[in-house]
Amino acid sequence: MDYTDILYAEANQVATITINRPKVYNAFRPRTVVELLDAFLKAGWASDIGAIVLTGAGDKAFCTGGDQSDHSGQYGDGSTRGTVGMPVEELHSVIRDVPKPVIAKVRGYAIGGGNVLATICDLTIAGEGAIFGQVGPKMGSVDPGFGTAYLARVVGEKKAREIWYMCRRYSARQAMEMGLVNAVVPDDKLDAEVETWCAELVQRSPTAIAIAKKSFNADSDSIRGIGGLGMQALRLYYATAESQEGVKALNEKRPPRFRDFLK
Ligand SMILES: CC(C)(COP(=O)(O)OP(=O)(O)OC[C@H]1O[C@@H](n2cnc3c(N)ncnc32)[C@H](O)[C@@H]1OP(=O)(O)O)[C@@H](O)C(=O)NCCC(=O)NCCSC(=O)c1cc(O)c2ccccc2c1O
Repeated sequence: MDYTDILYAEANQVATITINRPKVYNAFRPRTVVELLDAFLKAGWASDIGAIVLTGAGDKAFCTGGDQSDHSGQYGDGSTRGTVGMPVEELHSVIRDVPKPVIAKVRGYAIGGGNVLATICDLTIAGEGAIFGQVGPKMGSVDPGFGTAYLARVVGEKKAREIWYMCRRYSARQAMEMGLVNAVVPDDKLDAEVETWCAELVQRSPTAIAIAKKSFNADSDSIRGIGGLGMQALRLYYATAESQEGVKALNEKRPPRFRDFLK
């Protein structure tokens, strides 16, 4: 498959997948998700690859979630599979299912669905300028399944609820304190730090790592079912005036008036 929205590179037994849409802070549209799926499957099943790095192009963002300029009631023009117009739930599953450790290398914003992607990766290494957070209830969205229930496994129930209900932003250091991040380094040392982690990972027994990963996943795999159910609900929510007010307000750069749409 030819890639337009992502970059794919292999070096030293490490595959690096870069979301390459810096003008929209690496937000994903349906095509981006399809390309990411293809790249994860390629890297995940290549026997000479021992670790996968997911990152974003430029220094502003890792990923800011769904592309809100391509979202009115559902994502895209309806031509891509996926409950809400793009196969995000498949992407979440593939990051978990590939038998390789996946590292999120976070520079800048990891917001909305971008924070969800970083959360789902096995490990997260952040530059000290990175900013994490969820924005769904501020802009008419929510990420049922791994974005909520699995986040609670990672940071605890109280913190996960705070993150989702309050829609605040958290520094890389705060994210590390709550267990969302494994290591924080100066931004200009981030690439080298991730390379060091990968160089260690590729020395480990690939089969032992694959079994460990599957074992960690098995304990939280019921969340996949919650996500599937939740995506069906999200599809219905996206069709409401209340949800669409959030997207409209974001694009018009004004505060949303959600309560105008309560029945
Ligand atoms: C990330 C920000 C807080 C940064 O704010 P800042 O003020 O620093 O920068 P700007 O706001 O001026 O942004 C610069 C530039 O980038 C564009 N941009 C940024 N993010 C997006 C985006 N997500 N979509 C489209 N465009 C984006 C922005 O418009 C600017 O362009 P200009 O041309 O005006 O220069 C702030 O940008 C921000 O809050 N961004 C929006 C974040 C957001 O709402 N994300 C979507 C949340 S919903 C979601 O992610 C999601 C997750 C899932 O898991 C899903 C699963 C299944 C289906 C759907 C899902 C889903 O939608």
